[in-house]
Amino acid sequence: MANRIIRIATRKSLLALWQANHVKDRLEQLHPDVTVELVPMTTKGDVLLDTPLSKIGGKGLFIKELEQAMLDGRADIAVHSMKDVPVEFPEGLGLTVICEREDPRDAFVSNQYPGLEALPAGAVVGTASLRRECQIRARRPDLVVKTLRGNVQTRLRKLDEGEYDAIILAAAGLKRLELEDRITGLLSPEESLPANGQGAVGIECRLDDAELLALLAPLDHAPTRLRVLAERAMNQGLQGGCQVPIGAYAELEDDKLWLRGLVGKPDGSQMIFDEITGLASQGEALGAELAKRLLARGADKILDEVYHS
Ligand SMILES: NCc1[nH]cc(CCC(=O)O)c1CC(=O)O
Repeated sequence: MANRIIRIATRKSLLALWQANHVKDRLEQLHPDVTVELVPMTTKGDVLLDTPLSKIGGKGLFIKELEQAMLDGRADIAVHSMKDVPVEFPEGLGLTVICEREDPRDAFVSNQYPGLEALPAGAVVGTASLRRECQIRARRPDLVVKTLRGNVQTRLRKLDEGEYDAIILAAAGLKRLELEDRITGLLSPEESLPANGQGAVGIECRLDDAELLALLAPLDHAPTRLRVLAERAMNQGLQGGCQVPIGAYAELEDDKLWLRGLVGKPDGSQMIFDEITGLASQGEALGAELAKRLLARGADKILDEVYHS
């Protein structure tokens, strides 16, 4: 496989570039004969950064252009935050590798307050995610939740400028960008159930390139894969994109998988939670079953309202 070049299609945000460079470094370490190049691109999601995600709609806003580049042969792989990857792929493409998960939790970031409980009534909390909004408002209906968009740096700047008293971000993004010292506190899964795939990075590529698949394979992390596939199966069972208030989080203990799921109204007035445990090898079936249970308990009505409002 000498002299093979692998081109990584990537968004230009610092986080996307960090993730692409991380995969580049690991591939070059594993395969000294292989050259890895980045192909930075702008996606529709990047252009529409100021519109609330829930209003833009459409899945895969941040990855369609990257997929087109792979289909056109301008790039070989794309590195994604698993959280942002839709459940279905264009013909010929697939996600063959899921790398080891970073911290999956949500982080509370504030320059004044040590935690959610310490915020006074009326304090303004920034988040871009209906999932986070729902869980914050269920716990603290007296807070004001305000939309916060932009890349990680932009969100922190808006906090620092005083637009918000606190913001909620994925801990993984902050850690990867060496902004861990900005984390005031980590929210446990009980306080804020993470989004499916949060903290994990996946690699998408053309499925017909066997040589490439073999080069990528060592980057796959089996425990992360089992967890994330179970979480994604639950999301798929709910037909959920990243713009609906759905949490899905799996943990492993030996050969057992524990999956927790949550569907809520954005205003926090209703939250449906359920959990399931079973063999890790059956993770996707567990995810589908948990989705069914949530739907039967009223998630169907909630999702219908969210999609048609
Ligand atoms: N939706 C944007 C997004 N996609 C992935 C991450 C963080 C890194 C990760 O979850 O792997 C973020 C930022 C955030 O939610 O704060």
